[in-house]
Amino acid sequence: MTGPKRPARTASVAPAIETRGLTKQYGARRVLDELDLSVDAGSVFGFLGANGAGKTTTIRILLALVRETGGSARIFGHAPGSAEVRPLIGYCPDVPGFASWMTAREVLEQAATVFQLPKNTSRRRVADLLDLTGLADTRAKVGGYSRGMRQRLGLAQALINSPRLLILDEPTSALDPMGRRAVLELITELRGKTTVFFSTHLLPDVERVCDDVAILSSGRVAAAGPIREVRARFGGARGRLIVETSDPALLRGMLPDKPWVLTVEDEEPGSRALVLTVDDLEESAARVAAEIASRGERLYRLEPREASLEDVFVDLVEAGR
Ligand SMILES: Nc1ncnc2c1ncn2[C@@H]1O[C@H](COP(=O)(O)OP(=O)(O)OP(=O)(O)O)[C@@H](O)[C@H]1O
Repeated sequence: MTGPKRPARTASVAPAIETRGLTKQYGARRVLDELDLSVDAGSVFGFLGANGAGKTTTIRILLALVRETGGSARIFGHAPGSAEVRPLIGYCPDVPGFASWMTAREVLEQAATVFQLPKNTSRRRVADLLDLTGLADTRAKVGGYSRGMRQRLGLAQALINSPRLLILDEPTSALDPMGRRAVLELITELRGKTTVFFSTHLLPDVERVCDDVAILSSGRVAAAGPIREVRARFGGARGRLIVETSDPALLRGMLPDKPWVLTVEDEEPGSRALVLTVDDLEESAARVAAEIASRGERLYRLEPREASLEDVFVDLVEAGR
């Protein structure tokens, strides 16, 4: 992973976010069930979970918009909503709302006023953030913005106070591929300086920029840690094999009989390569190669792919249901 290293965790550096036994109940329904979460200062942290898993509820507790029913949450060692914490946080919701008659510049200037930034700092930061989010040349009022433009402005607004902790609720969900790439690059640039904690359903984004993840399932942490560890621990030896031979039809015909092959699909419609899901990547690669050789076929490609974060996510979430 590129970018500056995050600071080593020592006893003197409080985690950016720490929850212990965090519980939220709506009536009889337990939405968060003794959630334990620790987010290292300076890291980029992906907060994952199916619809309704409790991600937004956790974020709302961290922002002191909702009170927990039990347990505790701390931000850099302080209680959410406390005077120590408020200046340290930037937040962007999934659908940021703005006064429709304002321009992007006015929105940012107003945000700078809320944080009582000195005039010079405010002027410089507003200009930098307009540039950074590609809104510098936009004269239009926010009311006429697309969802993607609103999301970029929301991100700029969340950065106005140079926060130590940036909390984002699905930051790339409304963006086109260029906007998405720009936001992911921005998040990468913040690594080491600002802790970025973001919820998302877009697992390729997480694999691209996050150091650590937590997968939430029914209000509990089903897995947490560095991405590679989570993948290795919960993905096991399972994975996919991409196989391309001189006679794909023959290969396709013989594979369903093999108990070590779980599924067979075309890599792409009309492609000569097949994708096999297997339980044991190494063992199955050897078996496929042997089968192909024994039939006198040519093997053009045999490519093992470890279980993706998406495989792990689907398994854990389905197991928790
Ligand atoms: N004010 C509320 N009253 C009752 N139930 C609520 C309230 N807010 C949230 N819930 C319930 O809590 C559960 C968790 O919701 P939450 O919005 O935290 O999930 P989420 O993981 O953010 O989901 P999504 O990915 O769909 O945004 C849901 O079942 C939701 O219906």
